[in-house]
Amino acid sequence: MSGPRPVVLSGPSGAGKSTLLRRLMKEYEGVFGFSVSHTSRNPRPGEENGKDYHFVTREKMQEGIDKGEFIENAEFSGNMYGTSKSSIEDVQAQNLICILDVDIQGMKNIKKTDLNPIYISIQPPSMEILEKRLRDRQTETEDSLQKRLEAARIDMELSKEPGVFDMVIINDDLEEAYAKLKSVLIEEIEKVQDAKK
Ligand SMILES: Nc1nc2c(ncn2[C@@H]2O[C@H](COP(=O)(O)OP(=O)(O)O)[C@@H](O)[C@H]2O)c(=O)[nH]1
Ligand SMILES: Nc1ncnc2c1ncn2[C@@H]1O[C@H](COP(=O)(O)OP(=O)(O)O)[C@@H](O)[C@H]1O
Repeated sequence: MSGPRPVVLSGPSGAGKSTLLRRLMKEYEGVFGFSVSHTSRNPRPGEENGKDYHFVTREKMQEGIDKGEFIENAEFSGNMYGTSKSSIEDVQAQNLICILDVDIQGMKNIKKTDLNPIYISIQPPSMEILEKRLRDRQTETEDSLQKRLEAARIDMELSKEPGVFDMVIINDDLEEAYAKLKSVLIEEIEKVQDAKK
């Protein structure tokens, strides 16, 4: 297989994946490419179609799944999410490190493929802090918040099992978490940078 190894970022909703990702992609412009997932959930204020997600109807997404266009898909908090083959291919065609932000089900299904990514779990310091961050983010209804917390409990347990992830990062202090994330990825980052010279 050619090109840099992809990276799978997983962890509870609200753990800080998007925050860390945004920072990484800004600091290393031209090194990473985000695999833009499809979802049936509604866009949040500020989210762009085609950049944060491909926002689609359930019907449209099911059509794509039936046609075999997805490498994985899952139901999360009452909505469909999935990674299309082309979302990964688009990034890999540019020789960039492909970053996937997926839930546990996605992570497990990707393990069955030949993608061979680096698996990183971003975890909150505690359930209490996670709940506070999710509430402060003001993106969820009470119902979707509760569903996310329920999924988070399962996610937090799984992340403790040895061998599931290459690295588990506790996102307590943002600077420290970001430094750890960079340290796991620096080898791949340098490979991409060297290839450009
Ligand atoms: N399996 C799978 N999960 C995804 C995909 N895209 C996003 N997710 C996960 O879906 C969950 C909810 O994402 P989102 O609605 O954006 O909420 P947020 O993570 O709280 O910002 C998160 O755990 C994401 O990692 C995907 O393509 N496949
Ligand atoms: N280390 C941190 N300390 C305090 N707040 C944080 C930290 N990391 C992220 N946040 C905040 O927590 C919320 C959830 O983070 P976000 O990146 O949206 O999580 P995810 O993408 O995993 O759902 C956001 O409002 C974000 O600004």
